[in-house]
Amino acid sequence: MRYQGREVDVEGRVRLVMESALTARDRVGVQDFVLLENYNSEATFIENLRRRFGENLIYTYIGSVLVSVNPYKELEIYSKQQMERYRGVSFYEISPHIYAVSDNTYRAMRTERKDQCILISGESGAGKTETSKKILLYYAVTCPTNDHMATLGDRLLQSNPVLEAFGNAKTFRNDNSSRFGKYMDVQFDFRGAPVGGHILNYLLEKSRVVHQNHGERNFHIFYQLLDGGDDDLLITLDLERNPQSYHYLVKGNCPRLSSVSDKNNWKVVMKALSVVGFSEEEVQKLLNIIASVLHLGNTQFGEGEEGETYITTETQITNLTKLLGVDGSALGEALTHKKLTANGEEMITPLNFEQAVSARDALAKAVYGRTFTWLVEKINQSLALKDEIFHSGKGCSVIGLLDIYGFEVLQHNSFEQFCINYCNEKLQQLFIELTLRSEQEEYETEGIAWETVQYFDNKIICDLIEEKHKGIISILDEECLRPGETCDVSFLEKLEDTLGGHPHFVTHKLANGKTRRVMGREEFRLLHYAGEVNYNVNGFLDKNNDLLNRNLKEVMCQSDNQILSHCFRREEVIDQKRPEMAAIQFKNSLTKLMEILMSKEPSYVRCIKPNDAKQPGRFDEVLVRHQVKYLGLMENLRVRRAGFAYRRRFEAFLQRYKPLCPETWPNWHGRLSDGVSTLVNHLGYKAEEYKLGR
Ligand SMILES: Nc1ncnc2c1ncn2[C@@H]1O[C@H](COP(=O)(O)OP(=O)(O)OP(=O)(O)O)[C@@H](O)[C@H]1O
Repeated sequence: MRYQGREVDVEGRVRLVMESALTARDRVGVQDFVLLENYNSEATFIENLRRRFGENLIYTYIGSVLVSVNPYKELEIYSKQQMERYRGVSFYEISPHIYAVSDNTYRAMRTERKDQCILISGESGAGKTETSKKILLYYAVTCPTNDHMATLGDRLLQSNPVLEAFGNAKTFRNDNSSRFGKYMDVQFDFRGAPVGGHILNYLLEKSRVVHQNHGERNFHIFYQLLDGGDDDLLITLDLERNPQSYHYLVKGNCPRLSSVSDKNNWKVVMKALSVVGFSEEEVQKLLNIIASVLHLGNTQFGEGEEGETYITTETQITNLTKLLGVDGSALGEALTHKKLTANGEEMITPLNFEQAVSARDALAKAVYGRTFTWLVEKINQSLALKDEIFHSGKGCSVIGLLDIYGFEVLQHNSFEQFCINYCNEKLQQLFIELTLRSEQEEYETEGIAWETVQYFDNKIICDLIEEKHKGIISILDEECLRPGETCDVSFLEKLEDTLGGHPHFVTHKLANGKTRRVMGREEFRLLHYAGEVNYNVNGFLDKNNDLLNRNLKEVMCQSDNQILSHCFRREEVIDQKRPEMAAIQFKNSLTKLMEILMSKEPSYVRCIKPNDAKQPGRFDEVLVRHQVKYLGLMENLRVRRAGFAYRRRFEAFLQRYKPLCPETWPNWHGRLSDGVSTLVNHLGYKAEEYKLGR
């Protein structure tokens, strides 16, 4: 049924005559944006969000898409009773909730036997991770289980504190910000019980290990270890309790969190590690690595008279030798020298002071980053589907959860924001393809003529970024590999040469007067589907290269710490093949992610952050407007309203609206579709306002 303002009216009348499960409070504003009369007005949209938020109604639909506003306080809407309330209930008959989406997705998986996925997006602090945890908990509580599955449910839930300790940090925007993207599959058996899981991780923000902005922190695990580890443990790791003693922890000048107890979380994480299946020995090895990162940060260099670099903090090398399980003198040498092969001959050249510092930082980042990947692999082993289920032939279905960074526009956008925003372009592309596809399919199965909806296709921007040879990533790779002098500025010039004139790309040099005034000389601007973003090219080449000197790799792959020898493979050194660069790796992992998501039926949760102060009850309209724009919500609503926005099965429609017509009340005994016809005719709808499907 198309929505003309008066359907709102009909809804109102129905609500008067029908006994409804909704309380008066639930009805503040509209609970589905498609019901907005003035659906093209952004102001009306935001006003509806604001009014509902004021009543703690944080959830609102756009059709089947759930919009969620972070309440920044505990609401009593997540109890077991609430879960029961949503179980098996028709999506639209009850107030919007994340449990409705969870339940609907689960039922679709069970009845249609098709894999599902829930895509959660939003900017940092908008509530994505909390949402995904609530979905997992809903399944853990409401799905059938047996003892083995209860263990699996525990592991699934406990993998969260582990990943958060190692992959989350306090940032300016969020005290518990995920610094990596995450896709998690939950596998269900033929009875609908969760039987396995698998996690894919994306682009950990490794630079945080060695540097944090003012007011931010390093990854939680460092502080948890120092605050929560007992005295004996700290002695074994040669650590002092005070975070201020470690260079890698004082950069952000923010050692303590007011909202979180590192000590308590340490206990939670240690328990979670054991639930997930890490042995004591593995935990010890893991902590050795965490401690060694801190010792690396305290490894300092001096400069000799002839410009040679030497290590001034020998005790750190002693500690590192023990904790990393490597040869100390080889490590000392590798931190201050570089090994090159020229004309088949090996040459050792000394590093200058800056080079030694960056070699040390590169090692810290590589050690931490690879250990994080190992951690995810290890969690995956523990969540892996048991063989007997896998081979039972009865087939599993999957619900995937994507909790990934939303569109990011900072004051200074760098390589990381470029990757994040590229990911969002890909997700938008997926959204377009899947929405269009499912619309088309639905119209076909219902035998209703299909009307194409016009909206912006962002493929042109995806191509601009990822096209072979001509795209930004290819140009960046070429610049990293090209012999001769290359630098970030030469990369920018290459971009200008190749992409000048592209409607979605501009630089200071290429811009007209007005744009030029708001662009730096070292920036390029992309006109993303959601808006314009300027990127500063500084650091693009280094971050894309992500190089670790070969002799450091050699030292690490001889480590007797099994985690490290797993992470640094001998083949990497022997083959001497250049590993893939960061951007292309990210591109390939996104391509795989898109394939995974394409094969599933998607549901969407769009999270919004109401204010920057992380406070309850505050609704900052400017901030919300920005997110409504970057999440593409108005576009979403427009598409939804352009087709037949209100779709119900005959039976459900009759059940709900039969009191409005004497012929259908109290019961209709004929064919269901005839009953619906009678009802809509009685209400005076015109033929073009609705269609009857099959
Ligand atoms: N439904 C909710 N109820 C209560 N508090 C919430 C809810 N959702 C989010 N919060 C609060 O907001 C904080 C930030 O949420 P969350 O970590 O989920 O954001 P995010 O979108 O995952 O951010 P990032 O991208 O930085 O990881 C949480 O730590 C919690 O305090």
